[in-house]
Amino acid sequence: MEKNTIDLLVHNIGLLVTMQGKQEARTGKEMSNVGAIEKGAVAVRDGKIVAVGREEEVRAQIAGLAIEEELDAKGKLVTPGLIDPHTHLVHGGSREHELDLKLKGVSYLDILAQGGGILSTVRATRQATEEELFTKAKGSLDIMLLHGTTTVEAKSGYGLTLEDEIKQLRVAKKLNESHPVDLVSTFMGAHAVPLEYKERPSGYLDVVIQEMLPEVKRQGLAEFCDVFCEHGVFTVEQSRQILIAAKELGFGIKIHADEIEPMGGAQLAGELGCISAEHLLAASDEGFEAMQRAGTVAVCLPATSFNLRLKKHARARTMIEMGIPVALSTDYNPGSSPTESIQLVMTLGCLNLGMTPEEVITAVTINAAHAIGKANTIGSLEAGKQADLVIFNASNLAYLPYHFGINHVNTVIKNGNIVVFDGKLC
Ligand SMILES: N=CN[C@@H](CCC(=O)O)C(=O)O
Ligand SMILES: [Zn+2]
Repeated sequence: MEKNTIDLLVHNIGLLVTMQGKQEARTGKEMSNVGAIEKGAVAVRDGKIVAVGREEEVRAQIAGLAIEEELDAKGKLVTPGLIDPHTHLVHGGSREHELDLKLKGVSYLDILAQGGGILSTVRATRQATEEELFTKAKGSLDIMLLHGTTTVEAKSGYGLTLEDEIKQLRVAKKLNESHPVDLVSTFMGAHAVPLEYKERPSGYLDVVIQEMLPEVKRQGLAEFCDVFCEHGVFTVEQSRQILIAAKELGFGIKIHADEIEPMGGAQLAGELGCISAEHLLAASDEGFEAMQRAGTVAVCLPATSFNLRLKKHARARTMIEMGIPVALSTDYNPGSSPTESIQLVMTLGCLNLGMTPEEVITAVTINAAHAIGKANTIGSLEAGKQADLVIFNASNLAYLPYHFGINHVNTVIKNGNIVVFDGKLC
């Protein structure tokens, strides 16, 4: 029986960015339509939104119902909870020792080819216990939540043995069960070829396809499968084999495509119907056309190109104009993007990718939700969706990317619960 109370009413919202509207991933000019309402309110019951709109309309809709708790937003900006659709959250160690190499001009792929980079994190992750990985990843999730992120996609890919991949995925599962932030897991056994298979990469491909994928599926540890399709890592043909096998097992599929070298990864994403393609700095127009036809979401990672000191950025403007839905993400990982801050990414989305503040908020809410197949429950503030919202110490959207490098979050509500208040975890 439906309760005749409201658990929480967030009122006196100066600017309420709802992202209400089209349910499909937003493209082109639709990325600028953020469904903004002045003087808004949101009513919540049982973790879900029951009414959202202008305060007087919301109060009229819930008239006669007892309100358990009222939260005064004090005229601030409110948005849907931010969604980070591409992270390598669970890993051991850190890689600050690579900074010196980077400053000397050694490239990301050269560091990897010398057994460093991803492979250095593989060593640290293999050595770490499940508890150690949990504690470290929980610390990062706390930072993400403090920065307004309420849902995170998390990839494996630093184990590269069945046992160590499962260890990472189990940590993500436990975090999902115990932490306010929701996690969506992706299996990425094809993140690098481990050193023990250096002379025989095809042997590792067999392990990924024949052993890892079926076992991860059997244990129900991941929704998606991802592959690093890159020069010196996995070829287009190897990526195709892995993603087809994953698709046949019922995984959703994703691809790290055309990050550094133009490989044809974006074309493959379109050909196979990937839900998302990531990075895309070197993707061709043909690749974009294939993605557009397939409705693949482009997940751009501007903190990565910034941190790798790349001269080039993903061509977000071209993609938006071509009708590809664009999402943004931190790519949080210990090598190419050691930051948990989606707000920094929002700034880089504006300054380096040329996106407007409206396009940027679309990219970290509803389009990010589409990139992880969750747009029916999160990504916008609409009746029936999860009550995930953020109150910012700001009065308008542009202020967030403009005043950069600091945290603007005042309050975070996750599933209807206040989990960050006055900038602190509750
Ligand atoms: N490029 C491949 N994978 C990650 C980086 C992983 C790492 O360097 O540890 C990325 O998406 O940037
Ligand atoms: Zn990545």
